[in-house]
Amino acid sequence: MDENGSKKKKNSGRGVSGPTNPMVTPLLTDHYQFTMAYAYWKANKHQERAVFDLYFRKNPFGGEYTVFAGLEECVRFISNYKLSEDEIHFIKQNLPASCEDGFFDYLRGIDCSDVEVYAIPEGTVVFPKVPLLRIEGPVAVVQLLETPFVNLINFASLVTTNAARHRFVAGKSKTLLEFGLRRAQGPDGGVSASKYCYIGGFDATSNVAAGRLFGIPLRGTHSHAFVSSYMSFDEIADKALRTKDGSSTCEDFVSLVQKWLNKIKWSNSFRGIFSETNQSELAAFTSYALAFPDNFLALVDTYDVIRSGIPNFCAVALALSDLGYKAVGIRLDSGDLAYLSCETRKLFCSIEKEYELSYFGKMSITASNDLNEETLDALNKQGHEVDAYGIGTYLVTCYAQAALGVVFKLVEINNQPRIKLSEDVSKVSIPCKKRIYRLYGKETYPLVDIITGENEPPPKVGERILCRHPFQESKRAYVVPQHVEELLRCYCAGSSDKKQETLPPLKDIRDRCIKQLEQMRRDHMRRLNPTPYKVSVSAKLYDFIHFLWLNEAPVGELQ
Ligand SMILES: Nc1ncnc2c1ncn2[C@@H]1O[C@H](COP(=O)(O)OP(=O)(O)OP(=O)(O)O)[C@@H](O)[C@H]1O
Ligand SMILES: O=P(O)(O)OC[C@H]1O[C@H](OP(=O)(O)OP(=O)(O)O)[C@H](O)[C@@H]1O
Ligand SMILES: O=C(O)c1cccnc1
Ligand SMILES: [Mg+2]
Repeated sequence: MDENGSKKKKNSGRGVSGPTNPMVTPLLTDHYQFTMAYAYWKANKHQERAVFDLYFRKNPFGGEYTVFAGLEECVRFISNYKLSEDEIHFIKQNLPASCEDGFFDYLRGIDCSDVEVYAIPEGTVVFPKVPLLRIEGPVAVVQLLETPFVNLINFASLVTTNAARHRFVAGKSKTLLEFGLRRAQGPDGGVSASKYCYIGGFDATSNVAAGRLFGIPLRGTHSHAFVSSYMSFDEIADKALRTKDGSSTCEDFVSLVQKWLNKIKWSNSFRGIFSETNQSELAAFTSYALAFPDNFLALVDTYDVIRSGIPNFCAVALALSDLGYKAVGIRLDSGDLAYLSCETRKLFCSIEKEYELSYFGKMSITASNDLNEETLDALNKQGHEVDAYGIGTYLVTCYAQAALGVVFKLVEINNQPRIKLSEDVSKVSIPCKKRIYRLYGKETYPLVDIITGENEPPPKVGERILCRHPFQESKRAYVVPQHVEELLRCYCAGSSDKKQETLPPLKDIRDRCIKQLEQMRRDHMRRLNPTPYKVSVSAKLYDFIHFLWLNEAPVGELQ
C-alpha cells in the first residue's frame, strides 16, 4: 500500500516487451472463457481471487521426463495484456445481445496488473502433476488466460523435450542442426520449434527468422537443386581464386580441380573405386568452392556418393588445399548413412595419409534425411562416422506425440481450496495454493519432488520428511534431503510486494536445460523402460486432499 492506501500496480510495468508472435492477443483464447467471464461478472463474482495450477499428467514420447518451456512468452503476454476497442466490439458481436453493456466497460478496464505468476524456471526438468505455473488473480481475468497459457506452454515444452531426447541419443559430442522449417506446422510452428529445439540442446538452426529473433546460431549446407542446376564447367565464368594468404592468385581453379580428380583416380586411396565422376556435379562443387573457399561443404548424394560425390568433393578439397584453404566436409542425405559415413571417413583418412594433409581425415560428415530418435539409435548401434545431424520433420512436428496434454485447473477461490474429481484417479486435481521442493540425495541427483501446502514449513536439509504418493495410500517413503530446492518462483508479483525473477536470456535457459538433464539419474533418462521419477505430497497435504475428496464426492445409494 502507498500513503494513499491504494495498492501499488507493479506487474504490467515490468518492462518486458509483448509476445514474439503478434497473433498472441487477448482474443487468442476459447470463446467459453469470455462467456464464463460474463457469467462471473453478472454474478458479481469476477473479482474473486482465484488460484489456478498449470500442469501435465503424463510425460511425452514414452519417457519419464519433460523439459519445461514457454514461460517467457506467458510473461510477455500478460505484461501488456489489454483488450482494444476493436477486440471488445468483436466479443460483443459474438455474445448474446442480452449481455449487458457494463460487462464491456469491465473488459475495457482489465489488464493483468493484479495477476501473480509463480513458475518453475524455464529449462527445468519437470514431471507430471507438479504445477509448472501457479496463476493468482481475479477469477474472470485468470480464466481468460487459460487457453493462451496452455497453448504457449504445450508445444514449447513438447518440442524442447523432443530436442533433448534427440540430443540424448546423439550424444554430447555431435553437432545437432534443426532443419525443420519447411515441414513445421505453419510459420509459428517453425519459429517456435527453432527456438525451443535450441533450448533443448540443438546447436543451430537453418531458420533465418529464428536466428534473427532469438540470436540462435545459423547453419546450413546446400541443396540438391544447387548441384543439379549445373550442366558443365562452361557455366563458371570467373575461374580465378586468390590463395588464402592473399599472396597470389590461381587463374584457373577449374583446371586445378580437374588435375586433382585425375590424380586421385590413380591414387592408392581411390584406385578402382571410380572411373568417370559426374562432371556437372564437379562443376557445381567447384563453383560453390569459388563462392565459399573457406567454408566449402558439399552435398554428395545427388548422383552416386562413392563413385561421384566423394571423389568430386576430394578433388575440390585438394585443389583448395593447394591454395591454403581447408574444406569443411560433406553432407549425406540418402542411403545407408552408417555405411556411407564409414566409407567416406576411410577415404578421407586414406587421402590424409597419402597426401600428408593433417586435417583431411577429420573433415566433418553431416547426415540428414528423415532422422529421428530411432534412426540415431540404430546408427549408434551399427557404428558410424557422422559428426553432425540435420533433423527436420520428426523433430519439429513432434511426430512421435502430437501434444503434451497440459491442463489449467482451479485449486483455490476466495481462500477456499477446490478439487476436481474424476473416475480416473490420475485426473483428480491437487487442491490448495502449494509449494514445490526438489529434494536431492547423497549423490548429487534429485530424489523426489514434494508438493506441500503454501504455509507448511519447508523441508530441511538433514531432516527426515515423509513423502507420500498423492493418491496411493501404500506408496510412501522417508527422505533425508542433502539439498532442498524450492521450484516455484515469482515471475509476476501483481500488486503484491514480492520480488520478481528476471527473465533470463535464451542462452542461459539452454544452459540450465543441459545442466538439468545431466544431473538426472541415468535410469530416468534411458529410452527403454525408464524408471519413473517420484512426485509426492507432504503428509499434511495428503490428508487434506483425501478429506476434501470425501467431502466433495457424493455418497452413492444402492437400490
Ligand atoms: N544405417 C541406417 N540404419 C537405420 N536407418 C537408416 C540408416 N541409414 C539411413 N537410415 C534411415 O532410413 C531411411 C531411408 O529412407 P528412404 O529409403 O526413404 O531414403 P533413401 O532411399 O535413402 O533416400 P531418398 O530420400 O533419396 O529416397 C531414412 O529415414 C534414414 O534416416
Ligand atoms: O528429412 P528431414 O528430417 O525433414 O530434414 C530436412 C530435409 O529437408 C531437406 O530436403 P527435402 O526433404 O526437402 O528434400 P529431399 O530429402 O527429398 O532431397 C534436407 O535434405 C532433408 O532431407
Ligand atoms: O542447410 C541445409 O542443409 C538444409 C536446410 C534445411 C533443410 N534441409 C537442409
Ligand atoms: Mg528429405
